[in-house]
Amino acid sequence: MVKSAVKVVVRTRPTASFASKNLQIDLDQKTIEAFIPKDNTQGLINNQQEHWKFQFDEILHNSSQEDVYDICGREVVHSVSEGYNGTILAYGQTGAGKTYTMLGGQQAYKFRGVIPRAISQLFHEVQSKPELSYVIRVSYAEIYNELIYDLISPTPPSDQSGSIMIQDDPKYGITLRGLSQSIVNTEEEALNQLFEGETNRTIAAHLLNKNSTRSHCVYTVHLESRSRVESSEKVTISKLNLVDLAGSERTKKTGSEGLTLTEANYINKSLSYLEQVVIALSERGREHVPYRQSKLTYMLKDSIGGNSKTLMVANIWPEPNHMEETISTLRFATRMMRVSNEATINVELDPAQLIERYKREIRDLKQELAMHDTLANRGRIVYEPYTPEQQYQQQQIAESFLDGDTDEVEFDSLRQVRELFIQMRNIYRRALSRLGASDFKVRADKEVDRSGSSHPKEPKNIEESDEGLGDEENFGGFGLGRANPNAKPMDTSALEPRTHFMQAEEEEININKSISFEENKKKSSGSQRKQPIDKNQAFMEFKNVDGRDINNALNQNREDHKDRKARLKEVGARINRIKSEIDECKEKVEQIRRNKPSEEEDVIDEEEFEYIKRLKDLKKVYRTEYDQMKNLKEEVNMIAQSIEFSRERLINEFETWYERKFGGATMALSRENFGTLSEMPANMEGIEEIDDVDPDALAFIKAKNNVKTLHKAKKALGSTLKK
Ligand SMILES: Nc1ncnc2c1ncn2[C@@H]1O[C@H](COP(=O)(O)OP(=O)(O)OP(=O)(O)O)[C@@H](O)[C@H]1O
Repeated sequence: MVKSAVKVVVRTRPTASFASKNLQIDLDQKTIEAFIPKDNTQGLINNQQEHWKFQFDEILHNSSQEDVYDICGREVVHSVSEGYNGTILAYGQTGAGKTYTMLGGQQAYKFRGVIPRAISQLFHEVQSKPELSYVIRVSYAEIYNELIYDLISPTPPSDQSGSIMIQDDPKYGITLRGLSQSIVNTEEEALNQLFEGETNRTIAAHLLNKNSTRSHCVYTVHLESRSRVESSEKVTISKLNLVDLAGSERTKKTGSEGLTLTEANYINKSLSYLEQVVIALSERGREHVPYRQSKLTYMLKDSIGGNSKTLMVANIWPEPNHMEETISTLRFATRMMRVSNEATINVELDPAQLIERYKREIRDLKQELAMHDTLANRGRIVYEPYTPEQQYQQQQIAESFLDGDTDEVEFDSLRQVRELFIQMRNIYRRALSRLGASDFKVRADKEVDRSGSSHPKEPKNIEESDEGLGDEENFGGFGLGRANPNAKPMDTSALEPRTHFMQAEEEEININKSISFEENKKKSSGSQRKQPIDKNQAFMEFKNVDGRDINNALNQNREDHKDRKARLKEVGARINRIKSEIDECKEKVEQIRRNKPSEEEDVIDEEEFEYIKRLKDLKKVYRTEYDQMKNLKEEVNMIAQSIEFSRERLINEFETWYERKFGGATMALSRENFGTLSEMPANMEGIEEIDDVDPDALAFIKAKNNVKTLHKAKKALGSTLKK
């Protein structure tokens, strides 16, 4: 934050009849002494002040426009390009040279004033910083008879209601709601706006100035800059207010009457409110500053006593008959020097850019992680839930570790640790079941108790209990044990819907069976195998027990696939609707353009503008929906692949399981359980991509075209300055 007083520079209007008896200017000391002899007609006791001495930051006497700019403009404008707010305002009596100072004389290019020079400097500064990207906007407001008008709006001020509102935004400071801001890309474009506004200013002739400006005018350049090299979500926002105030006047002197008199009253009133604000700010300890008393003071709230680097040019007309006004101006200027401002560089974070940055960071970090994994030979780390394929891998790692084939397991994430533990538990449960059905039964009963179920578990058939199979003899093969008297063939009711624990029990019993079978197979080569059951029936059993995890994953994937496809269809329908609307809008714009007379083909009217705006909005929505559709399509494809993989694995594991359980039985497995993946919704494929059109350019073209039209009327003024 930079704390600084408002800088005040006094400029004298050149005159042949300089009030040398009344004014002494010391350019080195930067002082002005003023003398007004006592008015003897006021009687002998007369306290009238006769002598004043003022000191200023700078005095410009008979100075060229260039010198004026170097002293008054250069530093403030530079600060604006650095991100501070800046204000240059011209104050003084009517005819003292405020407009000449700010806009300049029209005789030649070298007489141009502070505003065109400031525009030129700003664009040069901006161009000298290629590391920054800038957005520059200009606005031009006029306060006339306590109403605010937009001088660069396509609607002329005479047709405006003057209802532009001033807002005091805690973040952005004083802003004007309803005032247009035009993007300008070049110095010439900014000048076009300035000259266009000039043609709209309220000017009237009176005795002291045949071109007296009857309003306060504020031309503002708004700057937004982002770094091209560092984070672009940081936006520096600054503005340069260039203010040409209306002149204070004594109506008798100016011979004002009628409308000019009304104007003069408004002008004098607002200038006196400005004085009150300046007095309040220059007095220590004054808490209330009456900014809101007038449009002018409210509008200048940031500039006077706020967040801005401010310079005031006090214009005086140093002729004997203007001494009263001169002293009044110099007193006001002295008070202004006591006003202290606190300027800060205004940096904001652009939320849209911030999200983009986070997205980029996440993508980069993922890439970084993938690289680290590759370097550490850890394979690719994924962040999505484990696929059946990955679960199977972890199962193999767990088995290898438990078998002692591996002593160390490398982990790449907590997720992997968790999955490995799950696999260990599964293996443990299978191992438990090896201890025999009675041991397992105790454990299963415990589980049932824990679940709160009161139904004790009864073996459903002989195969659910090891007892039913008889004790194996040490050397005996399958079927050589003593048969349980209650033994009976396998009951297929095991395939009916079961509770979770019943399923768990069956799973382990079945595992047990297959393990027993494996062991028997080892013990007795060429031993008998179980009679194969119908393969489809066996597959049903496998899906519910040994292959349950894969099957669950498969089912889950199918659900997801169905869900995404439904969503894809909805998005597709929405996109097609938007596309039709876009086509309609395009057609409307074409139609309007076709019906335009050729001399107006560059001009965009209200209706066309509305359609163009609608088109722009629709394209935005289209783009979002299209992106969503692309993502969904990718998801659908990924899930489809996962389904394929789970399906393959389920079949392969089942084949192994079946082979292990029933030997080389070659009954065909019906594939009717496996659904096929339907194609993408048909209406998705006909959607075409729409070219991006820069929407800002449209509003900009409109503003430029309006300038073109208006410039025809003011060619004379413009041509002099452009030469
Ligand atoms: N420094 C100067 N050099 C040459 N001419 C000047 C200078 N200052 C003012 N003038 C001339 O004096 C006349 C009045 O100046 P100007 O219109 O700038 O006054 P003003 O303060 O803006 O008056 P008002 O408040 O009535 O609009 C103009 O013709 C202008 O060209």
